[in-house]
Amino acid sequence: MPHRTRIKICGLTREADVEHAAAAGADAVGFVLYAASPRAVTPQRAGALARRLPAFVTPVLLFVNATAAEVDAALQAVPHAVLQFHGDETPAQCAALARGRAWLRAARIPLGAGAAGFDLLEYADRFAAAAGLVVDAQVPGYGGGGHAFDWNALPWSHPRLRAAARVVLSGGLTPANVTDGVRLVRPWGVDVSSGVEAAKGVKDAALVSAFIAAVRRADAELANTPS
Ligand SMILES: O=C(O)c1ccccc1NCC(=O)[C@H](O)[C@H](O)COP(=O)(O)O
Repeated sequence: MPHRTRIKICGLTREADVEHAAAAGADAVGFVLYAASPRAVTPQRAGALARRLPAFVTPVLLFVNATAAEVDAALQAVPHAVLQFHGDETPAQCAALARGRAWLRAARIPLGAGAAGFDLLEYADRFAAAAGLVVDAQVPGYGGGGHAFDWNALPWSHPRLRAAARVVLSGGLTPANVTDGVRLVRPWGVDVSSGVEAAKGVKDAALVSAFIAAVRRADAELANTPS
């Protein structure tokens, strides 16, 4: 069966953006529960936004070094969410905070040629309990910086990575580059924030639609290409 790349639109703060992302075909939308982010929402806002989602579109709650009380408060507001840990959490901390729920782990890849030798295989082994590995750029403020890392520096087709992790390509994706990213990496999913924004936390409906269409074009192309 041809692969259908999952699409997550991250950093939403407005009801209209949630509704448009879902209508345009996003599989998941992300809410940033990190007070230092320009896209931060409170648990109550995350709950109100998540209630605009139709069934089968997944809300993702994104945390940076949150406490158990903070994660629990967000989960009370959005009980059916998947969690995304984007800070310095260890595998044990992620598992403890998630308490049986599915969670994604961000791997923050240094910018610059060669990705500073980041060992993604070792990272994927270490976070083998994650439901997916959001492979993102290392930027100040932990994420959402709109910068792409050196895609060519990482061993995407290595059997150990394929076996250990569901890769979610992230960091600086746009409607213009995501087709190339999907072609090269063949990720399980893609995750975008800055590249579909009019301003931080304000999504541009046309860019969101263009991004989703570009991913689907890549999927259609790969369906006709031997792997
Ligand atoms: O969006 C933020 O402000 C943010 C803050 C702290 C940690 C993560 C954050 N966002 C994560 C994402 O939106 C995505 O998972 C990813 O970083 C892609 O961002 P972008 O490069 O802007 O597309």
